[in-house]
Amino acid sequence: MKRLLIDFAHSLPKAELHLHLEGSLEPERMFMLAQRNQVTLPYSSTDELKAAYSFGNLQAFLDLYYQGMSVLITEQDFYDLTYDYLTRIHQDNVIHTEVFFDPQGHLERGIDFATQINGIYRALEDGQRHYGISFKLIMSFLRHLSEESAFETLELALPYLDKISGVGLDSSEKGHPPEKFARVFARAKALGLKVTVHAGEEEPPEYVWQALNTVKTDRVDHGNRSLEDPKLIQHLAEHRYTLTVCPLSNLKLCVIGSMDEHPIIRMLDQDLQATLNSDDPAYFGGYVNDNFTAVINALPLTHAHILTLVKNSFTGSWMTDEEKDAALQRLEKKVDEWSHTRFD
Ligand code: HPA
Ligand SMILES: [Zn+2]
Repeated sequence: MKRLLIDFAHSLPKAELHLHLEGSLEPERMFMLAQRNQVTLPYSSTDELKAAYSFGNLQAFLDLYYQGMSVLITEQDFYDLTYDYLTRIHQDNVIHTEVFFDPQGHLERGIDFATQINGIYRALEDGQRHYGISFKLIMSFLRHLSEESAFETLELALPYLDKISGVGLDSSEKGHPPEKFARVFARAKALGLKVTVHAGEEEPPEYVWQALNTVKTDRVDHGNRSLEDPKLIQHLAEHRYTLTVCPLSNLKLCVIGSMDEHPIIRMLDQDLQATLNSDDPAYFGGYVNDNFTAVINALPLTHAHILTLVKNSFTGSWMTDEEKDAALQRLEKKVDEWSHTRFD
């Protein structure tokens, strides 16, 4: 029965709304780029690198994540990184993706904004042409850096606003509440950009409230700890905020102790618009379909839950209403193909 539900989930056309491109840098590609660019990594093999992927918390992961991205130097590197990801998610039947990149993580290593975005965007366009995967690009600010640095990065992005759909906020949550960047996000909104903020991954509901009320975010990335505050749950449900939830990430970063503790069913049953995403798949052990497999195996997820998660991935996306309707129709068509299957 679980096998059928997993096959069903895998087969559905879906969107991914929470993916850090730098977190899709697979060990094999990392070593290949290190060699191409004469960058020395502190590991002698991909096996040794993979063995280091054991994280007690978000910061432990971020330390390796920033180290890993040091191999990205040229426009072609950013292209290869992005195109690898698109090739991989095509297998998972992802038909639309909204991806983050972290410009400050590259700027501070002397890599131009143009080098980054030109490589990424060219790959996204090629992915759309070759795989039919539509996309939005989200520029994320590193919250452990200053407000001033975020403003400078936004300035650098001005010539590229036709390529950027929104801005995000990631990196170390602790001690860096959303309100620290309220003015930057207000300026981004005035420029017509959408906003999505990582909040409530490790830090308390207050961070989610700030993301909603002070930053006026359009979506909440993670949001797990919202469940500690009944008023917040009600507010999120009432205003139909999308939460981009990442189960394998939650497990790897010890946000949950084991997958059977994952709150995804509680979120759906409390009417939260949750979606499933991979966050940093090269580091957390899987892409979007692997996240479906993990929750289906560990929890009593139903056919209806799975369908809701996938529908939410389209309704919570930043596609136009027409694009959403077209995607939902494709979904319905695939669901119809399963109409003679008994899942119980
Ligand atoms: O899961 C994450 N949380 C915060 N910052 C990040 N940057 C990449 N991945 C993450
Ligand atoms: Zn994330």
